[in-house]
Amino acid sequence: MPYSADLDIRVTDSSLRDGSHAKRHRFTVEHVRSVVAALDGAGVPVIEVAHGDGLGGSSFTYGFSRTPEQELIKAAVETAGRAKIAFLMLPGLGVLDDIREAAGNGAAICRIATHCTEADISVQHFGLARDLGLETVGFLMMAHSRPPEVLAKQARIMADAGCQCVYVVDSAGALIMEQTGDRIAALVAELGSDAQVGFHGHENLGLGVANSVIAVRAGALQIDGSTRRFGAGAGNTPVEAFAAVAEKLGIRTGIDVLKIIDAAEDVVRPVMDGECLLDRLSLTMGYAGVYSSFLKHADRQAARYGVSGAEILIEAGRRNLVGGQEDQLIEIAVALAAKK
Ligand SMILES: C[C@H](O)CC(=O)C(=O)O
Ligand SMILES: [Mn+2]
Repeated sequence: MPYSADLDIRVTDSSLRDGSHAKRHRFTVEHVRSVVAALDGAGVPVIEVAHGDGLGGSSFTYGFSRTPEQELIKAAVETAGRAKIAFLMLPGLGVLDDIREAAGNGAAICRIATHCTEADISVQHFGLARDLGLETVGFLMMAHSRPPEVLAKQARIMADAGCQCVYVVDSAGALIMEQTGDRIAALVAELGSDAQVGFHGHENLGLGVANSVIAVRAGALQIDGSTRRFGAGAGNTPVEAFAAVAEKLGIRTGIDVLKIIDAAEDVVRPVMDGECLLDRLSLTMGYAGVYSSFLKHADRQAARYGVSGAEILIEAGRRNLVGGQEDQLIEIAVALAAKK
């Protein structure tokens, strides 16, 4: 079933949220204005803006924001013409008042993320978001770590709480195509017409576009990406490449391919500190199944304790660490240093 009369699927650009990890949360209002104007002009229908770890993420553990995220959301809403502005929140990091404030600042879509076995902590947040008239999206993070049937049950909890689209979130960029397709298909079968299904990919094994195409073929109606791959780890599915591939496959995204290619090069790249690379550490994350936003944290601890960042990440994968356990990267680094 197509997304709407004129779109087959809806793309959300996460550069101004997932890219916050790569930028160490140093976005300014000017960055947001320039990126939103360019993406909006290229026809991107949804643009996500927040700290990389969502509302309330600015903290010692996750990294402090240069600019309060509500100011960034306000600037995005003021700048956008057609695009809707979305925000992310992780229950416990962000609180209900953060959702109220973002809604008051004009954001239209509330995206609530939990670890993929913890959907029950999102129930009151979906309820509030719907009461405020926000569109709702749920994120089941680290979705490679659980089989399709487990994810489907968790998706049901979110949908029953008022979530209108549940995403399979490949936080580690570890899913291989069939694994993506099976997970999306399981959610589509479980949710039927109760909620849509979406896919959020990372490029740590270089499969963001391929996984997204498979997701669409399995029934996903919403796809995330980041222009110029501006996201955690090796970055997200590049929106410009996905839009081009989708057009060639006859999948209507509403995005002007030539305009988004220009936006990637001329507007988004200058905002980035560097390219999001498929290098030793990000590939290790995809291979070992590690949360992409651990990249900068692992890199920092490796330098601080003079140990191998890749070894930190391999151990993080062995321990099945989830978001919020960033402090264990320090413990791993200390242990590796002691062994040396
Ligand atoms: C809070 C995370 O960065 C959400 C996300 O983008 C992912 O899990 O991937
Ligand atoms: Mn992500």
